[in-house]
Parts: sequence; structure tokens; C-alpha cells
Amino acid sequence: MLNRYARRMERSTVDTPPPGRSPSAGTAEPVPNQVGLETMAKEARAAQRWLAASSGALRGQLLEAMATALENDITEILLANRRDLDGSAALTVAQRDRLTLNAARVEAMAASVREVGRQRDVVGEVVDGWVLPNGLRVRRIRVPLGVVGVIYENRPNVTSDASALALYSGNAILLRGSSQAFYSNRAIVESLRSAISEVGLPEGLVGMATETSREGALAFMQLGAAMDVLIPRGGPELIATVRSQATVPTIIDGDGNCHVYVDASADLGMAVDIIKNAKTQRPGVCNAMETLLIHVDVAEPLLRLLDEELAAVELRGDERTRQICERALEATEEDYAREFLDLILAVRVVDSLNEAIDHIRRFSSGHSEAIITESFANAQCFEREVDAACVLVNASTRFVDGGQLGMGAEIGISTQKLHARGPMGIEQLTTTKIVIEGEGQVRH
Ligand SMILES: NC(=O)C1=CN([C@@H]2O[C@H](COP(=O)(O)OP(=O)(O)OC[C@H]3O[C@@H](n4cnc5c(N)ncnc54)[C@H](OP(=O)(O)O)[C@@H]3O)[C@@H](O)[C@H]2O)C=CC1
Ligand SMILES: N[C@@H](CCC(=O)OP(=O)(O)O)C(=O)O
Repeated sequence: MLNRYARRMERSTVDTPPPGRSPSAGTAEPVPNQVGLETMAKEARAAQRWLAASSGALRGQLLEAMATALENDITEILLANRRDLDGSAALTVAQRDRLTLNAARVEAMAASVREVGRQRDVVGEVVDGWVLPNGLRVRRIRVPLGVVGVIYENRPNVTSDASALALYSGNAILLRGSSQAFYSNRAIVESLRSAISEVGLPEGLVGMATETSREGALAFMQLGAAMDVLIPRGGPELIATVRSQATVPTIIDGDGNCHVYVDASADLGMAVDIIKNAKTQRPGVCNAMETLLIHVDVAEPLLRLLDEELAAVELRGDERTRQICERALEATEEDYAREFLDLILAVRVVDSLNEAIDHIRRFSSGHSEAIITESFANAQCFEREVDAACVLVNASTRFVDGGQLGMGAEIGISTQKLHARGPMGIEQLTTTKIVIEGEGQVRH
């Protein structure tokens, strides 16, 4: 029966070339592809019904087929990626790094899909249950959210990571990736859809918006009841547009203005290793460090070490930083407020842990914040008082990643508090419903 259903599904959602980027929208005018989007959303809604009723074993089999398809289609995916890279002249270093695929990265994408498929199946899990005095049996069970939408940056791996997480948790997914990654995303979606079809499920479980203009993105976030939740991953402009224009519920996955604070009690060797990793291992990503805060008691020895160890990094510091490290430029308030996504680091010397926490409270985007300390009391205070999705003690902010945290992958890193916060995996793509079973009881 599922195979018959699958054969009826149209492949149209991945066949159209991109009409190209157009200026930012902000208007309520209807957009040309709204009908296409609505059709795609309807297909996703219909297809999700089949998946919600499927067994964890079938969903595991589906993810295995998706991983194998990615491995088999590696040549097509890399060719499509080359087309994206050739067509995008004005990419920043961070954007080029995000967009670029190679064989190892595609293999890592397949490995992530498999890793997601090895996670515990949470669909149908009973999270609570009780029996009432009148004999009614009540269970709260975990169920998929339904149709999940994602607007995301130009990272093609998000296409497969997000699809794997959504499908394994019983959801259908609608994808609106960056126009810069259109051909890569299309090749990946085609590969995933062929695997879906192969296991007898409807291809409409993964839909991709083909209108890549900003108007298209606006129409996507205005799908209303057709989408159960939208996860926007991106910078402040995207987030502001979603907050003011979206007509669907959202889980905001915003920018990462991440701090590392080096306490007076810190082990400076450990501090140097963590700082180097957090700033330089992949500077263009959201969990990279943007500002370093140093307790005044260790400022001199640490900055002398960093002067050499961070030779490739441009430092922008306050007056006390510049007195110790002559090459540091003057930091402005704006430098502390922004995400560089580059080999640039803002630095500030503080007199106390409290001053560091005050700075973080003022400038943090609520993503990831770290302390390096040998003091248990200071670590506890930092954990309690810093209001961020992830707080780290003596570890690099780069660990804030679903794969690194054992979740297989992440659909995004939520920087809001409801209904999920931090890296979002399978469980965060579910909600619960209450099932009540009786023997004819009526309310008096
Ligand atoms: N918290 C998290 O999970 C994550 C956060 N990020 C953050 O994302 C940023 C990096 O990615 P970057 O490429 O700069 O992100 P952008 O915000 O520029 O782009 C992200 C996506 O949103 C679209 N978009 C951007 N602005 C608008 C708008 N005004 N209206 C409609 N759609 C819009 C883009 O489309 P197009 O490209 O076609 O213009 C793209 O698909 C960083 O700030 C990083 O910290 C990134 C990944 C994960
Ligand atoms: N998952 C990521 C972090 C989140 C992310 O995708 O960030 P970005 O590269 O800014 O789009 C990682 O550390 O690999």
C-alpha cells in the first residue's frame, strides 16, 4: 500500500532551477510560488501520516537507505556543489567554508544519518502515566510534531542532518536552504528522496522550496497551519524577519556571540588550548568564541602566551589588554556586541567573576558560554548565573554540536527557551499527547 502511495507522489518539488536571489522582502504581497509551496506542504502533511504510524525499525531502515544513497550519489553531489561554489563569487571565508563539500564531508554526512538511526526511538514512548480513582488510565506519550520547516544557512550537510532527525522522529520536513547552496541541496534531496521511495515511503516526506528569493523565504514562513513548527537557523536579519513576519510557530536558532572567561584560578595551559580551539578550529561557525574575558590577576601571563599562540588572530582589546599586548587594536562596544565569524577576537580584562558575568549578560546572544577555572565555587556560580542555551566548564564552545554531544546530529541550536533549548535532536522534534482509556466512564 505504501509503495502505491509513493508512486503517486510528484517529484516536482525538486526539479525547478532557482530563479535567483532578489532583494529582501517585508511585504504582504502574494508571491509567485506560494501555490507550489502549499502543494509541497500538503504532500508533506499526507506523507507524515504514514511515517507517524511506522515502526522504529522501518524508520531505522529508512535512515540506512538514506545514508547509502548519499554514499552512492557522492559524484553528483560534489558536481552540484562545484556549481554552487562557481556561481557564488562574493563569498566570505566563513561562507565558503560552510558551503564547500568534499568526499570526506559527504561521507561524514552519511555517517551522521546512520548515527541518528542508531539513536533510541522516542516515538510512542510513555513519558508519564497514572490511574484515576474512577478507573481511567491516563498516559502521556511522545508523538512527532508533524510537518517541520527549516530555513538555514549555506551548509549542505544541514539538508541531510535535518532530514534524518525529522524522519527518524516521525516528522515530515520542508527545507528552505540558502540560495548559495541551491544545487548542492537539490542533489542531496534527490538522493534522499530516492532512498525514501526505495523503502516504500512517500517521497513527499522531504520537500524542498525551489523559489530561492527572499520573497520565497517569506512565503515559506507564512505557510500558517500547513507547518507545525519552523526552525530558522541564521543571523540577526533572518531572526528579526521571522519574529515580525512568520505566521507559523517558531524555534529560533540564532547567532552565537560566544564568550570564554578565564578565571583567576584557571590552569593557563588548559586556557590556551581551549581558547585556540574555540577561536581557530572553525572560526566561521556559530559556536566559535567571539570574546575572551580575562581576570586581571592572570591577564599578563595569559596575554603574553596568547600573543604568540594566536598569532594569526586579530585582537581587539580594552585599554588594559592593549597595555599588555601592543599589537591589539582598540575594541569598541560594537566589537563586543557582534559575531565576527572570522579570525578576529575581542578581549576584555575584568576585575571579578561578577564583572565577567555582567559583561556576558549584556552582550551574549544566549548560545554558548564557557568558564575556565579550577574553583568549584566559581564554576557553580557561572553555571547558575549565566543565562545561555549551553554553559561549559573547562571545555571548548566548539563542543556545542548535536553530533559531538552524542545526539547523532542537530537540526539547529535553539537560542530560545521554549519548547527546546540548545542543540535539538530527535526528542526535541516531538511533543506529547495524553491518551485516556476507560470502560465507559462518564463525568458527573
Ligand atoms: N543557532 C544555530 O543553530 C545556528 C546559527 N547560525 C547563525 O547563522 C549565521 C551564519 O549564517 P548566514 O549565512 O550568515 O545566515 P543568514 O542569516 O544570512 O542566512 C540564513 C538563511 O536565512 C535566509 N535569510 C537571511 N536573511 C533573510 C531575510 N531577511 N528574510 C528571509 N530569509 C533570510 C538566507 O537566505 P539566502 O542565503 O538565500 O539569502 C539563508 O537561507 C551566524 O550568525 C550563525 O551564528 C548558523 C547555523 C546554526
Ligand atoms: N553544528 C555546528 C555548529 C552549528 C552550525 O551549523 O553553525 P554555522 O556553521 O554557523 O552554520 C558545528 O559545530 O559543526
